[in-house]
Amino acid sequence: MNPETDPSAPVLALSDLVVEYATRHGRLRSLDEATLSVAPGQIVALVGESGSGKSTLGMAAGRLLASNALHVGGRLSLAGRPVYGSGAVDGEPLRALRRDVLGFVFQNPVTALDPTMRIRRQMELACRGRREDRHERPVAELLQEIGLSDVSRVLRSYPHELSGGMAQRVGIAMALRRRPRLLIADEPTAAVDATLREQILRLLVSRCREVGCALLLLTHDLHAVAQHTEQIAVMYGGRVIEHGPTAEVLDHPSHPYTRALVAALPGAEKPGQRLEAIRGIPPVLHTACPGCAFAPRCPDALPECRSTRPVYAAVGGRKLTCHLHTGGTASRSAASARNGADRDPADDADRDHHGQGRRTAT
Ligand SMILES: Nc1ncnc2c1ncn2[C@@H]1O[C@H](COP(=O)(O)OP(=O)(O)OP(=O)(O)O)[C@@H](O)[C@H]1O
Repeated sequence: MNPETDPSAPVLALSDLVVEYATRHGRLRSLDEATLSVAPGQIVALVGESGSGKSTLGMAAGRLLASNALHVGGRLSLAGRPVYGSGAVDGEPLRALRRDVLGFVFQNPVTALDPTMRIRRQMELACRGRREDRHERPVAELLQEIGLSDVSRVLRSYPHELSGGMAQRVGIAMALRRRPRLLIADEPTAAVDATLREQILRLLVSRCREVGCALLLLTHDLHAVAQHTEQIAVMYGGRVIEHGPTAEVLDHPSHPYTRALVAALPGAEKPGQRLEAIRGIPPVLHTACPGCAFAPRCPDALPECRSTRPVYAAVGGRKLTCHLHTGGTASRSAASARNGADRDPADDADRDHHGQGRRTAT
């Protein structure tokens, strides 16, 4: 284990992180002051429409973004060590931090594995460089644990000889073999047969719990989130707009975007009621959004929502960026009346810390 990581620090902490991509059509802002914290061992879902910035946030955790990505502002730290922002680690210390703290499970398990190498060799290499290597258990045992029966055949196989479900189980075993402190799983069941999704997800969550690894699950699947995660963070327009305990947030969503997501969920409709689609299209940002990125689609938008950026504030046991909940008295009481959300005293502390409407210099 990297001696300089702090075991009590959040495994992942982002504060006002801004990331842009340089494209032929100019800059595209993918993270627009994203703030999020994942505690050791926590199972957290990161949800949001396509393009909201989930994968960018996940890859930023290891400073593994595409070469056209630019860090414009804000901080990110992994197990207490800065990855973006002042004093950020680089070179070998960064590689050691990734090796010791981070694991990834990707959407397409077969392409995530090396097509030219048998599974046994890939699993053995997955632990190379770890000081604890000699304490590692045999790879066959790890495969049995993840529910693979014909272990010797799997170990002899090349990735293309495995089914999607088998390859994803191997991917999970490989990622957890290093005993990372944070596993980032980006749509881990999207390429797997629908009948296996639940099994794979249950396996992923239970293995993380067994080894004490935090999980950041990037997904569109709110049903899976409801069943398997403790916390949910909702992204919109490159920001985390609501973050709190999963059951509370899904049962009583506060941010109008979270409400719309939950209302659009198949099964959320009452008999005879039409499923609600979220009207409008998600934003594509080229620079900092001047107000709330959801304002053009928000049924409850206030005049200030388009012009003033809502701060990330603690409200009633969760974090929110929404003027309806953290803005003026009138708007707050309207929101409270609708949702029963009371303002948390920590709100004031948080607002003092962030400053009303503060913007990251670009
Ligand atoms: N390398 C890149 N170059 C240019 N733009 C990019 C690049 N990677 C991502 N983007 C853009 O950044 C925005 C956020 O993308 P990102 O993949 O992080 O979103 P996402 O929420 O993970 O989406 P999805 O759910 O579809 O995977 C999108 O507009 C996307 O097109």
